[in-house]
Amino acid sequence: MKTLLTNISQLLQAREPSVTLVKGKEMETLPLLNNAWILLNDTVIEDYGTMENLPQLEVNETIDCTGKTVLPTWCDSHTHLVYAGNREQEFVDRIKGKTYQEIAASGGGILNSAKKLQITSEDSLYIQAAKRLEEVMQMGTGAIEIKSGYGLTTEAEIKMLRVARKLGKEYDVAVKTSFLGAHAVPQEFKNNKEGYVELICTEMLPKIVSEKLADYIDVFCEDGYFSVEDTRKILSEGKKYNLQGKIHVNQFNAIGGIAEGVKQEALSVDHLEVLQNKDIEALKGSNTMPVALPSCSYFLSIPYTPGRQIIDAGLPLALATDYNPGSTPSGNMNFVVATACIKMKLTPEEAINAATINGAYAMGLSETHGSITKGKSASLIVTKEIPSYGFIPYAFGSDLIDMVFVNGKRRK
Ligand SMILES: N=CN[C@@H](CCC(=O)O)C(=O)O
Ligand SMILES: [Zn+2]
Repeated sequence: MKTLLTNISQLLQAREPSVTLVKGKEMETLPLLNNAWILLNDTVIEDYGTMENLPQLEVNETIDCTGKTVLPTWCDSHTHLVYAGNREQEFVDRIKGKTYQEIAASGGGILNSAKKLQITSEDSLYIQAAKRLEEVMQMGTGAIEIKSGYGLTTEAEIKMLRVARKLGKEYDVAVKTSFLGAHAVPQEFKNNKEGYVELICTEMLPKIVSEKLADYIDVFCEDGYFSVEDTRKILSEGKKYNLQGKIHVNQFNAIGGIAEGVKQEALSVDHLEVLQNKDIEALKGSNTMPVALPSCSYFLSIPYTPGRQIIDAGLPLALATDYNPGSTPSGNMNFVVATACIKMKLTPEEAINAATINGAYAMGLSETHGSITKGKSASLIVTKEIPSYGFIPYAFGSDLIDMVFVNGKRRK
C-alpha cells in the first residue's frame, strides 16, 4: 500500500539516518522542506522531496496537504500508561492543601495504585491501558515507553509488563518496556527495604528477563524511596542481564543519583526538577539523555526542569509525558511541547527536537523513529492548516492535529 502526501506546507525534521540525537546549539535547528511531498510504503517512509521534483509515482492513495505541516510522530520515552483505576481523590486532597509527599507517606500515592492494580485482572488492565494508548496515538504519539512499578509483587509486576508487551503487538506501535520494581517500598517491606531490593534482584528480575518482558530497568532514586546505593545495586544487577538503566532521579532532592546513573551508563535520567551544577557536570561527555517531564511539574506545582540551563550547557534534552495516575494523568505530548516552551523557555525548534529525535534516543529507537528519514517507520503527524510549525506550541489549547499515521496505519 503506497500513500503519497503532496503539497505539504512544511515537512519537518527531515534528517539523515546518521543523526541519532541533537544537543546544545544543534537543538536550535529543525530541518524543514517547504512545499514538500512524502511517500509511505506500508510501514516505512520510502522517499520525500520538494514538489518541483516530484517524480511520476504509482500509488494507492494521494492526500493533498495544502497549508498543513507534517512531522514525525511524538516519541514519548517515559510513561506509566498501564495502571488500574485513578487517583482522583488524591488530586482533590492536594487542592485542599496536602502535598504529594504527605499523601505518599500516609499510604497513598504509588502504594495506592499498587493496591488497585494487584486486584485487577490482566484483561481488565489491558482494556484500561488500551484506551489510553488509543487516545495518545490520536494526539500524535507514535512510539512509547511503558514502565511497570505499580505491581510491587513478582506476579503483579509481570502482569503489568505482559500488558505493555501485548499493547505493542496488538496496536503495531513501537513500545519499549522498563521494569520499575523499585518504584516504592511495599508496606510488607516497610522495615526491610533491603529485603525488597533483594526480591527485585533475585526473583523479579530473573523471571522478567526469562519471559523477555523488559527492555530497560528503572529505579525511583529519591529520599524515602531508593537510595543511590540501592540504585547502584539494581542497575548493576540489570546489567548482568543486558538491561540498560533509565532512572527517575532529582524529582524532589538532588542526592547524587545522576552521577550514579551516568556511571552505570543509563540510557536516560528522567525528571531532574531539582538540579545542581554537579549534576550537569556529571552528564557532560556521557551518552545519557536528560529527560524533562513538564506536565508533572504543572500537575504537582513543583519546579520545572531547568531545560534552558541543560541545553545551554551543551547537553541534549528529551521531553516526555510521564503519563501516570498520580503525578501526571495526561499523555498529551502537544501539551508537553507547549509547556516546555512556555515554562522552560525552550524555543519551538528545541522543543520539537526534544520530543522527536531525542525522545527516540531516550528509548533506544533512533534507528526507526524520531525523524523523517528514508526507511524509518511511517509514523507521521499531519496538522490542520496552520501558518507555521510554531503554532504547535503557540496555540497550546487547540487540537491542531488532522491525521496521525502510526507505522503506516491511520490512527486519526
Ligand atoms: N516519581 C515517581 N513515579 C511517578 C509517579 C508515581 C505516582 O505518583 O504514581 C513519576 O514519574 O512521577
Ligand atoms: Zn515516571
